[in-house]
Amino acid sequence: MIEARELTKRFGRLTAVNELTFTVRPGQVTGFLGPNGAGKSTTLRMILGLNAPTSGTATIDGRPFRLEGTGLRRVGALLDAGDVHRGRSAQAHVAALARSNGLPRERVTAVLREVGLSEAARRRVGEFSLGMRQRLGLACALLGDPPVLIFDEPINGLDPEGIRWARALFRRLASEGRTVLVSSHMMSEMEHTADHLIVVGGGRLIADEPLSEFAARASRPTVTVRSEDSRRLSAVLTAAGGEVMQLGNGSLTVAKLSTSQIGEVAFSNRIMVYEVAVTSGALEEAFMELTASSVVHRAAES
Ligand SMILES: Nc1ncnc2c1ncn2[C@@H]1O[C@H](COP(=O)(O)OP(=O)(O)OP(=O)(O)O)[C@@H](O)[C@H]1O
Repeated sequence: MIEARELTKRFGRLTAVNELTFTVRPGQVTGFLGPNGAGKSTTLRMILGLNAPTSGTATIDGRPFRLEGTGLRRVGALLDAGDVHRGRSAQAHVAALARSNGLPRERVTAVLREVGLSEAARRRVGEFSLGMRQRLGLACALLGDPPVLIFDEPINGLDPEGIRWARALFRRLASEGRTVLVSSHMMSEMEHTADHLIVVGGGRLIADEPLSEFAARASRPTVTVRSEDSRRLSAVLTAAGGEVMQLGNGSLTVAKLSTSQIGEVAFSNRIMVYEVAVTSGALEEAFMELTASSVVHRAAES
């Protein structure tokens, strides 16, 4: 379990992380979301003991973590995929890490296979694409078979097949009971991967809740209605409590009323309806709105 309590980091006059309190639980993928500069990397670095907090605490399984010694058996992390010796082969890079952490050589072959780099293992990392370097970073994170995994923007640079693969990997790691924290600045990367979301903006906590609840709250479903008389229908739906918008083609979009309520209102007013369709608002938009306006929403501790 990862815990941040009133975690704060200031760089001079800038408060990059502002009294963040959250818990990341095992057995699920937790998405750590926020726009560029929201303070995600700084938070992850404090959790990993790479940056000292200005105030507050960050712990893993109840104690502060240091990424030294046999640390890789406790926590695996992917921070900056570019942070490797470019002249070394992938295999030499992972083998050196295994040696310094007292991990068996077999793990090197196993993790390179796991991330799909077996064939490229002898190539120099300097020749790798960003996607391959991300895979290499993931291999290093998995090396110690740790119960806690922290990935900072791991999807960056992966092609569509790589993204599918990474999502499946995160889900599998969580299903094995591990704690999996994945940061991203895009909701679309998280909506098919995360079970739980921690959203930050301007260093502050904006949301901490299951993805399903965020989706239900954020993406207000609207109904599009095509009828014989959109003007009259608009009036009666508004009177019934709907939020109605006229579309150019004579259709209406209606929020706050269900399809059956709309059907009943139309029927009782003898307005012929030709088409009724539900569209759910895009999560990405809701996320952008939420972080742009920095509406503070703190869900109850679950
Ligand atoms: N070492 C540092 N010195 C000064 N300012 C820093 C330092 N590290 C981060 N910052 C600043 O702190 C803020 C938060 O940065 P951070 O990298 O944590 O955000 P992020 O959410 O990870 O964003 P991104 O998605 O762009 O990586 C930014 O304004 C950044 O410029």
